[in-house]
Amino acid sequence: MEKIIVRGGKRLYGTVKVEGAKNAVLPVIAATLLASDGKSVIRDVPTLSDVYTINEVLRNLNAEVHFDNNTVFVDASRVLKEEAPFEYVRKMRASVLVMGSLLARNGRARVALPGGCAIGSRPIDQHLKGFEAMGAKVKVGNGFIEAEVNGRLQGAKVYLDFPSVGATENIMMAASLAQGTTTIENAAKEPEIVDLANFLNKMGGRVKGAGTGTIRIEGVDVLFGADHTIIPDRIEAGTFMVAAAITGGNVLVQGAVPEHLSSLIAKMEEMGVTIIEEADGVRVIGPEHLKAVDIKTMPHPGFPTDMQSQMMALLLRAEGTSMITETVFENRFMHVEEFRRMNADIKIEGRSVILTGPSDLQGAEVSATDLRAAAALILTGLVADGVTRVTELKHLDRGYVNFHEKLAALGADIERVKEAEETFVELPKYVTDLNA
Ligand SMILES: CC(=O)N[C@H]1[C@@H](OP(=O)(O)OP(=O)(O)OC[C@H]2O[C@@H](n3ccc(=O)[nH]c3=O)[C@H](O)[C@@H]2O)O[C@H](CO)[C@@H](O)[C@@H]1O
Ligand SMILES: C=C(OP(=O)(O)O)C(=O)O
Repeated sequence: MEKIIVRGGKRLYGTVKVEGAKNAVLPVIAATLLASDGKSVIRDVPTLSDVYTINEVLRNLNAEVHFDNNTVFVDASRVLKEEAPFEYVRKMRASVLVMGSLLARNGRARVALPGGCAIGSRPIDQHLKGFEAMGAKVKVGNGFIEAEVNGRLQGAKVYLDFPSVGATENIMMAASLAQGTTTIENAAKEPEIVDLANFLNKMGGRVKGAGTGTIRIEGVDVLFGADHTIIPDRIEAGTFMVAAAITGGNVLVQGAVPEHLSSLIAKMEEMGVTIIEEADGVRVIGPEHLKAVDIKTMPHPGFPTDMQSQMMALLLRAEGTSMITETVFENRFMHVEEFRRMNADIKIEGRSVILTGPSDLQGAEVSATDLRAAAALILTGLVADGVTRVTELKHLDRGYVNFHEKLAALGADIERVKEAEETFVELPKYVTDLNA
């Protein structure tokens, strides 16, 4: 088993470069299945375990996939199979994103039921409602969802009960090869939705309104492989912004797009963090004293749930009482217990967490409960007294490329080791003092 070992107390300085967005690349790779003609070339692809998983899903469906030098090449022109088995869906829920493309291409798709995960039950009823509105018959049984359509999918009006990112993407993909026009009302507005729409349009699709609550997709008869560069990862960017702020450092997060990060920037500024938009990214300068603020996670452009745990780490250092309310996922507070192990003054009240800071954070052995929690615990380790060991790194590897190396390059005292190789020596407290 591997773990990350952090010794707290170093301010971070320098420049860190953001990778392509995990949550943009997964749907874009799923969309390459729509091209019955030509190859797709997807650039700025991060080397994340999720990317390897989606590539495997595509190969298993009979597409030809190569991943080299941050570029994915997909040839999906052969006849595709129709089943995404549980071994992939279990590893990564986003495997369900192939369903819309398969259904539109093959008239049939069979995908293992994703089930729950560490952050909540995560049903996919809104995806299925969209496919049914387009004329598919959906059946759930033996751990699989099967969708089938007689002939082609038909354009339809779909109102989402919640602006689900995955449902919006799956319906956009299915609708791109449907007969007629589909309108998605109460659609998700995340930047990753816009990136997918741009890719579909490069493939010959006709998608309008992405980034607003109403998306119109005019179906076409055939889609072609296309060349596309993935947008920068706003959540990775946000995580490094917090790393700079929490350590009182000064870091340029290169590639961060301010418009994608407006809610995070607003909240960090409210806390007293200096944020400067530069030509090639966002500079973050942490203050000596952070102010407490309240946060409520919401669909975009609200505060992203994927930054909730990292922001919790930052608020642990703020002076006063803060409240974080999670409205997107029903159970995304598993990391709270781990923060408590680091001496955080924090309690859960229903869908909110109340924190009183600044906590006198202490290094401890903690376990990552999901990918953002992994990052948040490491961020906390950067300012905790003594040594923090973070385990369950498989979560981290789903969403962050070389996380510890990037932090080390900014000056963090951090390493990743195999259990048996730990050589880290604890130093006395005065050596790790932030002001030393
Ligand atoms: C690969 C990817 O892009 N993952 C992101 C995507 O996940 P994902 O696409 O799974 O998130 P959704 O927006 O679909 O889910 C948001 C909420 O809606 C609920 N829901 C969703 C679909 C559905 O059919 N029925 C239903 O009830 C979910 O249980 C959850 O409570 O958006 C989330 C919300 O911004 C992010 O945290 C994830 O990082
Ligand atoms: C929850 C996340 O991802 P996924 O939807 O892939 O589980 C995330 O990126 O924080």
